[in-house]
Amino acid sequence: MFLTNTFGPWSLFHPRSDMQDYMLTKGAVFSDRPRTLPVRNISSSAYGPTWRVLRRNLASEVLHPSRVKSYGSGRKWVLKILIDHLQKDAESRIADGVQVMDHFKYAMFCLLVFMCFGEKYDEDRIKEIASVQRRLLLLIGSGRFDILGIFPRLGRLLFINRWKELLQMRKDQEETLMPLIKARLESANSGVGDQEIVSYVDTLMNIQLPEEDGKKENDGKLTHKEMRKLYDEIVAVVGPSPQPSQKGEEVESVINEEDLQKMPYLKAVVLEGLRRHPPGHFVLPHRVSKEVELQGYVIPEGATINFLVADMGWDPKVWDDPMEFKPERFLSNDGTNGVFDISGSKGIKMMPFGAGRRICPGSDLALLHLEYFVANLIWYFDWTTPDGYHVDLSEKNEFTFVMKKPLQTRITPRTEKLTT
Ligand code: HEM
Repeated sequence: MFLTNTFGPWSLFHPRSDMQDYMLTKGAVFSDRPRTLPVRNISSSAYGPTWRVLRRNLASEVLHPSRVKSYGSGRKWVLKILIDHLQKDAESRIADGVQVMDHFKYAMFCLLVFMCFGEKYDEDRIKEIASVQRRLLLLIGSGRFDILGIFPRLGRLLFINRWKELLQMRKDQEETLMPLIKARLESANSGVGDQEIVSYVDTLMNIQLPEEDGKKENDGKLTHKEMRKLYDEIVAVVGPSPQPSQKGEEVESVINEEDLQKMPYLKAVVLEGLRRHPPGHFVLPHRVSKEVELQGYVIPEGATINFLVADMGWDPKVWDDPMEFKPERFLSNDGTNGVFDISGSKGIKMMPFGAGRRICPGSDLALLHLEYFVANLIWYFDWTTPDGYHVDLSEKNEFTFVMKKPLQTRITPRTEKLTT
């Protein structure tokens, strides 16, 4: 859970009860069998021409499999930072264990920044970007500004302080990001700087936006046994863990993308994590583009539909022991990774990335990063809990769903194999 939730930038922002109220006021329905909804007939109100162009650009340029591969140097850079941070923290907190969430968040953020701007910035710069983005997302997610969207003109007058706060945040964001965008564009024009990859900013240079914006339109724990199995699979593919790096020495050997393809159990663990603890309990709200009848319900045109992503993955009619963490359910009888279709094109048993034409365009990238970091971190470190500490997997909604009580873990370089 702490891993899947670190890797997903999206989720729906309302807890379930708010969402139900919201849907009732909009005249939409909750289906008790949501997986049968005809997702392809449903479009979202936010799907305007600008968004369509940007989404196409994102999917075909930045998130295209060939491009995703080219970010390998960024992944390795981030893995080194992560291992270094974990190692340093672990050395100073041998008894209590390390709170790993912040390290994961920081590492994933470095990677996204690298993909966006094409540069490996220092820690101060990355933290500055993270702080401005996080503040914006948390405040928007809190619903404080919803009223400004519902009554745009009146809302700005009646809630002038909120409006000013929103404008100030936008300004802070621009002041932080614009210099980076300009620097990247200048270095591209002059041919200096790190041009080894094509970043998101690079791909925006040639985009023509349409003039009009889119206004019209086991209680779920990964146990030591499973970690052991995962570790054994990793060792069978890439050999024993590398020697722990000395202070200040760079991590050299890493498990690479090709090795991951030979690790079916790893893939099963990642899928099971996404099923049991999807980072988003809903996809983004979708709007019905024309009236449709579904299992006796008429869903009117314009109704807002929300898909119960988490509940689909926990449906006892579809999954055996749904609340148990059992990666084996994704393996075929011969132990290989069966062809589980996460895109839902052949039938939807779970949809952590959504489904249909608004499916998450970052799903391949997200799966690759999950596999890459899980495999490397299990290979490098032995993970145990500090004495007297119990992992609590209850969740809270914080833009994505995260652990209510952040994971505290004792991590030691693998000088010897895991004990059972
Ligand atoms: C574990 C990681 C991730 C999860 C579980 C996840 C899940 C989702 C979900 C559920 C949606 C809404 C789909 C819908 O409305 O039907 C979505 C949309 C989106 N995701 Fe992801 N995502 C993840 C990672 C990423 C990454 C790494 C990127 C990009 C780098 C990304 C980019 C997007 C974009 C741009 C959309 C909006 C698509 C649209 O509305 O057309 N996601 N994601």
